[in-house]
Amino acid sequence: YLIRQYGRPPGYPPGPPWTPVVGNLPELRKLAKKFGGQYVALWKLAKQYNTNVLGLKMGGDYVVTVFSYEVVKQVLLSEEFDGRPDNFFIKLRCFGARRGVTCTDGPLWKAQRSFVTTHLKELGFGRNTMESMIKEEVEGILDYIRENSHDVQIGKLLAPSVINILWTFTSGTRINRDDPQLSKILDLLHERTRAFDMSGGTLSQHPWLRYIAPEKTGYNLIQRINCDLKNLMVGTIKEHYNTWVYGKNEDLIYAYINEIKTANGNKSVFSDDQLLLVCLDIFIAGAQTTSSTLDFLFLVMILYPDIQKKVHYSIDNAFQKNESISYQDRQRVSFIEAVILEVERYYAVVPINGPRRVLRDTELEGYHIPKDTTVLISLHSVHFDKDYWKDPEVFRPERFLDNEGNIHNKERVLTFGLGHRRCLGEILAKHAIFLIFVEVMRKYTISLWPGTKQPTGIPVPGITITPEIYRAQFTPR
Ligand code: HEM
Repeated sequence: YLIRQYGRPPGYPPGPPWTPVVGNLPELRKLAKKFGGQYVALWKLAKQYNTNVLGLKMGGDYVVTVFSYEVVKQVLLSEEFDGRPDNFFIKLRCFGARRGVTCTDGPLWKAQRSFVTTHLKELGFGRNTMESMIKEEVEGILDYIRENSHDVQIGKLLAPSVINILWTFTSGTRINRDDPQLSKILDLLHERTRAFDMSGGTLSQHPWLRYIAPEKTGYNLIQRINCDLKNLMVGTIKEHYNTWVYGKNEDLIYAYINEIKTANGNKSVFSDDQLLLVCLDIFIAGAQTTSSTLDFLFLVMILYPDIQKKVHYSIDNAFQKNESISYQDRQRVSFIEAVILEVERYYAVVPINGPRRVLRDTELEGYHIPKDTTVLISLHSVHFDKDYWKDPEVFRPERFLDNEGNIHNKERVLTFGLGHRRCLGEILAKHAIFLIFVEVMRKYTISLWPGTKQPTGIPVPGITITPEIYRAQFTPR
């Protein structure tokens, strides 16, 4: 028993020794606190052990983290790393069993993922409604700036619009900015991001702790989030059932009901429980990531006024005053694309990609990785690799522009992952980020609200990183 508790499996990647029962968890938590996030702590440990594949034990689970571009790419592109961990935290998030897209693997995951991807494609390219849906939200953002005397807390400005883009895609309806339900959901999602790390927090390793410390372990928080989001979604799904007729598929819920009805009671991977989790996945995976990226974009406009000037110049040069702008126009403003890429590199909102489960015993860089090991993939370390980027700690959009001013060098920006589990909302997120940023910058100069504290630019850690709260002044141009 002791050998199993203390010993490393033969050929397991290097890393610090661990203690029985808790593994490396206490040490990692201490380091995360000291260095400002688990993703920084893991990279510090990797440097200490001079490795790109770090072997740890968290509670009773083997957890391996990969760091260099080459190993990260190998993991993202290899089918044996396509699994998702099957632990208490994941089950809790999915109301008792693994469901939906983000937390499943195998044939169930393939079917759910392919359904959402197809629906997104139809929305974006078939009926071309994606842009008009986003443009409606852009108008809402511009109205909000006008009405709030230009003193704006960016998080409050953007998050409702992002939620509404996702909600319109899912349910065909919007939630009003002033609806208390919306601010409740936003608060919960925000709290969730900060409360957990990618390995699932303490709960995954020691589920029994929920009986002793339900608040501290985040158990109560997850239950609250689940309950609120479930209430919102179950009500909407019910309304869709009431108005559904065969073939109606103008939003994701109607299209999913079609799949359920087509199965006609036969055993199928499409069910009401799955639908609920697919909707939840879209919210959880899409809301905070997209709004934080936008939030960081506006923050860098405040931190680097010279870059803001170039952004304005680029927009004014490319577009007439009232010209309608579409996502296809991004080629005309390559400096803006470069700024967005640099924000995605510098502030990788998902610093550690969603955790993976190894589907069979395998090898990585000559190390043995046992079946069912959890693999964490550090995107932050790829984005800050000194050998490749030379000056990664400098915020410099020009690194993505060649001598002719065209975009280059973007292969190593892995913000949306790679391979079979690559982000399925990437196109939607990119449309929203580009259109919202360009339309706001076209009309306003942004600066810090006078008298408020200068932001440091240091991200607040969590499952996704977020900017510190700051207040901005929008001056019409
Ligand atoms: C800037 C915004 C976004 C970023 C940075 C981002 C990042 C990521 C990353 C890195 C992954 C890969 C996880 C893995 O490989 O295990 C992922 C997966 C995923 N994303 Fe996004 N995402 C964004 C926006 C969105 C949006 C808007 C949606 C919803 C439409 C979405 C839905 C998903 C889903 C459902 C998955 C799971 C895919 C799977 O497990 O097969 N994401 N995202």
